[in-house]
Amino acid sequence: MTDDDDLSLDPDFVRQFERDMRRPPCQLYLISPATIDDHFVDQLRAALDGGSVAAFQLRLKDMDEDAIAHLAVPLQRLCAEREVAFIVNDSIALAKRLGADGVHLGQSDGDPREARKILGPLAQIGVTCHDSRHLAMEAGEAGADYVAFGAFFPTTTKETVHRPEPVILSWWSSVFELPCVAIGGITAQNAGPLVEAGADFLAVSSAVWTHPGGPGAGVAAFAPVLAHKR
Ligand SMILES: Cc1ncc(COP(=O)(O)OP(=O)(O)O)c(N)n1
Ligand SMILES: Cc1ncsc1CCOP(=O)(O)O
Ligand SMILES: [Mg+2]
Repeated sequence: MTDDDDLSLDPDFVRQFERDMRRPPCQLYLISPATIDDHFVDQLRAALDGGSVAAFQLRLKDMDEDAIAHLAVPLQRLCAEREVAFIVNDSIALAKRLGADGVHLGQSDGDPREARKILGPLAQIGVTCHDSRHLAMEAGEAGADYVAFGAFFPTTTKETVHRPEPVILSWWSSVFELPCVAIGGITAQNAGPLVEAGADFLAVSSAVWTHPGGPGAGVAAFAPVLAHKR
């Protein structure tokens, strides 16, 4: 037998091929600023006009639930019009009250199983897993719809202590079908390795809301990097 007769394929090539076949392209997951006012709906509209966005997370910190519920109304309506999933941060009860499409839970924000019981089978439940394969597998077993790893880069949006490497995304996406989200200091300039490693979603806040050209330009700037080969 000659080398030409060896029909076996490189296992890395096969793994990559299989992943490409079953995973849709990476998409943008917008995170709101930590404080907003009644005019923010115009900012969100501008952002959504800038390009494709899969999900919007209402992440308002240090605000009571009634105030968040008030601010949520026009944002949720806009998301519904644009077919963008409306995700509430931190609170299963608020997600239920608003009839949101889902909830994002940090490690101390509640149990994904409880969220599933309260929000039902169609709710999108996400779980923060920092830089931990173990937490991600636990979240998957608890019925999460996505796992989130981060912070990949320094960020001023949140104090962070964990700094995963992109390889956690390649490991996750080659072993599990459950989508993975990358978060933390992500910009159009630094996102390439995360997309190439297999992130299903880039969760982004300040790179969009503080973009010098406005939020629409902030979203548009991600289009080329989202098209990177994974
Ligand atoms: C998509 C996504 N990933 C991670 C987080 C962080 O959640 P958490 O650790 O609970 O921190 P806070 O956002 O609540 O400050 C997130 N919100 N979204
Ligand atoms: C909520 C959160 N969780 C980990 S990093 C982070 C902040 C994401 O915002 P930015 O994209 O501005 O770094
Ligand atoms: Mg939280």
